[in-house]
Amino acid sequence: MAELGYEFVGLHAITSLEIPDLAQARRLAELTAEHGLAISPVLLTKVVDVAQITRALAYTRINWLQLHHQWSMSGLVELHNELRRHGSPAGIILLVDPTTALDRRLVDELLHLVDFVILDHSAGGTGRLLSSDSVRRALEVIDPGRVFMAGGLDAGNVAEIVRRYNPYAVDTQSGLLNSTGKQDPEKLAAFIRAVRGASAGELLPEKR
Ligand SMILES: O=C(O)c1ccccc1N[C@@H]1O[C@H](COP(=O)(O)O)[C@@H](O)[C@H]1O
Repeated sequence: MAELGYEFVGLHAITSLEIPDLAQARRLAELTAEHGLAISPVLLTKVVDVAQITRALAYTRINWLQLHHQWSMSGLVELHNELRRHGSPAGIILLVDPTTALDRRLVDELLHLVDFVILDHSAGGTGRLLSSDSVRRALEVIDPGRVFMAGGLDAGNVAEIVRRYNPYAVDTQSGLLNSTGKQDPEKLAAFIRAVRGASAGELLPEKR
């Protein structure tokens, strides 16, 4: 994935951040560091226990966290403070379901506590596109430069999404899998080609 040009790889720890369950994520993070790969592992979880999250980041030495849960502001403040107290350098990518009520003040508060938001369905891994109305409404109050777009992206639709919304990053899972549920090398390569093509303005000249 690093060779193809992927900049992040999500390591799923969706329902558990217990240390024994994280051995593989830790090993993968070690391998990317040992080989000096230009790809950042991201620990992806729905777990909301701040102490467990802090321990999991320290154990795996992963520096990116994807919180695929709708956190309360007080929960985020607690997490932010706890990570600081432990000297954790972890960046946070927080789920925002664009169908929920959003206003600029709430978003500004969020963006003081996290690095990016990921626009996706709350469930995650659905393979379904978000409605364009809900995305447009969300981007009226969220700077696209702080947004990962997700939800049903694949090589066939991602260029249009990049052109239309100009997000910081795009994220996909289902769109890279073959019929047996494994990552398909051709789909991986095609997705990157489509993203790079759209980013360079080769497919469609105007952004937004
Ligand atoms: O894939 C899952 O099972 C999953 C479960 C819970 C939260 C997130 C999950 N996956 C993440 O969802 C986005 C979008 O996925 P898709 O392209 O729509 O399949 C992506 O970050 C997945 O890693």
